[in-house]
This record gives sequence, C-alpha cells and structure tokens, in this order.
Amino acid sequence: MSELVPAVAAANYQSLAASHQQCIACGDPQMNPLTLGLRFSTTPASSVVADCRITAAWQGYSGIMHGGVISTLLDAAMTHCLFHHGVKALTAELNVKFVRPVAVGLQLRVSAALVKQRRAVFWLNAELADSSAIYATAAAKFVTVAEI
Ligand SMILES: CCCCCCCC(=O)SCCNC(=O)CCNC(=O)[C@H](O)C(C)(C)COP(=O)(O)OP(=O)(O)OC[C@H]1O[C@@H](n2cnc3c(N)ncnc32)[C@H](O)[C@@H]1OP(=O)(O)O
Repeated sequence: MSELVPAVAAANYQSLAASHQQCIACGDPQMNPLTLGLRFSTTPASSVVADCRITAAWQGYSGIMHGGVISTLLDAAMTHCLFHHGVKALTAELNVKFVRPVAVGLQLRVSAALVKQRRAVFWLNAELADSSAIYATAAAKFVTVAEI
C-alpha cells in the first residue's frame, strides 16, 4: 500500500467543497432547493463527519429512510473526505451494507475515512451511526480524472 496523500489546509478543503454549489447532497439551498443540505467538518484523524436529522422527505417505506438516500449520504461523506485530502474524484464503485432500518426522526452522524490509494484509485470507508448503533456502512473506490 502506498502512503496516503496528506490532508490539506482548511482553506483548500473549503474551496473544493464549495466547487459544486448545486449538489444534491451538500449544495446551497438557494441554488438547489432539493439538496439534503449536508455540512461536513474535518477531524484531526483526517476523516470527515456530518450530523443529520433523518427527515420524512428521505423516506421510502413509511417511516423508514430510503436506501438510495442512505447511499447518497455515505458517498457524499467519502467524496468530502477526498476533498479533505485535496483530491477531486468520481465514484467508480460503491458497496453499501444496510445494517438496520433507519427510522425517520433519528439524529445520526455520517463519517468517512481514506484507507488506501494507488495511483489514480482511492479506497474509502464510510459509516452512518449514532452513539448506540451502526445503521449502514460503505466501501467505495474513487478514480481521479483530468476534468471534473
Ligand atoms: C458531496 C459531493 C458529491 C459529489 C459527487 C459524489 C461522487 C459522485 O457521485 S461521482 C458521479 C458518479 N460516478 C461516475 O459518474 C463515474 C462514471 N465512471 C467513469 O467516469 C469511469 O468509469 C471512471 C472515471 C470511474 C474510470 O474510467 P476509466 O476510463 O476506466 O479509467 P482508466 O483511465 O482506464 O483507469 C484509471 C484507473 O482507475 C482504475 N479503475 C477504473 N475503474 C475502476 C473500478 N471500478 N475499480 C477499481 N479501479 C478502477 C483503473 O484500473 C486505473 O488504475 P491505474 O491508474 O492504477 O491503472
């Protein structure tokens, strides 16, 4: 395994994070009223976290969060983790494990960490959890491309 790219300065992270203001996951509500409105912060361990309340707008079956939206949260966390390392990349593969149903109204935290990289390919893990349980986990591969 090659050494991981280091985390970048907060200003660089903010400029990458602000580069997609219409994003469905973390955009500006003025520019995309449908955005989930995630706001990530970086941690000293070079991962990222965002707190979110599961709203009724995110449900599939009555009262239960839609798995596609869960996947979006996890994917967004991993994308932001790459921003935190100064990397802009596309999701190439995303594997999600839905551990237990997520009830509307829960207050959860989504987090992600970079685990491995080789040339243009980056492996990351993510988790949706609260202090008492893990609700979903993900493992993904991202690939950098010249133009995003
Ligand atoms: C909150 C912010 C949210 C922002 C958005 C969140 C992230 C997203 O949703 S991105 C959108 C969804 N993803 C996409 O649209 C990606 C669509 N797919 C693609 O564009 C291409 O298949 C892409 C770029 C992933 C790979 O392109 P491809 O032409 O195969 O790349 P290529 O140049 O051949 O290979 C580059 C490297 O990637 C590797 N690679 C390509 N695909 C994969 C894969 N699935 N798994 C592992 N490695 C892969 C290759 O082996 C190669 O590795 P190396 O450099 O070590 O030899």
